[in-house]
Amino acid sequence: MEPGYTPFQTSFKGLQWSEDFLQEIPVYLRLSEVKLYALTSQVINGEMQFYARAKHFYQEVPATEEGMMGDYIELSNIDIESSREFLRKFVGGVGKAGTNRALDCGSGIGRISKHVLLPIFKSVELVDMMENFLAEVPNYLQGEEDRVEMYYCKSLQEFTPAPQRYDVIWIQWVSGCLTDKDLLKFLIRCQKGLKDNGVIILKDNVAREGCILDCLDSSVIRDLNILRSLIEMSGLIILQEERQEGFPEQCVPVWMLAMQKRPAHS
Ligand SMILES: C[S@@+](CC[C@H](N)C(=O)[O-])C[C@H]1O[C@@H](n2cnc3c(N)ncnc32)[C@H](O)[C@@H]1O
Repeated sequence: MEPGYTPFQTSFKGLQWSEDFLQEIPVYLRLSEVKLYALTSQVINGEMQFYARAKHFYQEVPATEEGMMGDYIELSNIDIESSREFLRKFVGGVGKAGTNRALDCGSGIGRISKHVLLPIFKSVELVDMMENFLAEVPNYLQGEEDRVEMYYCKSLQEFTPAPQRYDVIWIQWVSGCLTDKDLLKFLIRCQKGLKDNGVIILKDNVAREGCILDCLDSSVIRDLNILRSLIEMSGLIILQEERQEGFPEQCVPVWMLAMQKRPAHS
């Protein structure tokens, strides 16, 4: 671990939002007793450095399934199987998300698009900061590439989904690549990108307590309370949380969270 990078305990005193930023947070959340935890900005030694390091890390990652899964390629099938099952609960049918278009965030070469989204949605769109990963998508999708409507080569902290465009927005193994502030802002923008009954699904590693900085790929692992706080602050409501089963005990727990816009009257 490098100097200045220390895992920290949760606390309610880590509130560091600037006044400008607070303007963007819905009034009802500012007035209510939202618990805030020590922010990842406290372990990140400069946002620019945090993002620059991540880019540097991914430049060395091969544009393959192995590259997307790190050292855990053997977990890809079980990950996909659980994601499919989880997704099925929220799409198709009355009051559920439609099956027209999904957005794959931090898509890499399109592992989620290929195995989880394209079997359900008519089309997908992919967003990733690495051009070489996106360039590999048509080859990786093996005949399904015509159903990709758009590729966005953008960092999520700078990306705004078009309003009311997506039935499902999938965010897997990338939320930890954003600072708290940027993740919160991104969730707010994603919310606006949802169609009626649209759902956001976030799947990621979850710390047992607090927030841990991974210096290798320059990402943070948040605990569930921190994630829930950010989601609540974004104005989204959590429909369901589920822990990924079947991963080895020594792995960091992985959770799936399904979220939706708060109903207008509540
Ligand atoms: C561990 S891989 C996961 C890829 C894919 N979600 C999956 O599960 O197969 C993380 C991906 O997030 C992308 N990424 C990391 N930081 C990002 C950022 N700030 N904005 C957009 N993409 C980012 C990387 O380029 C990489 O493709």
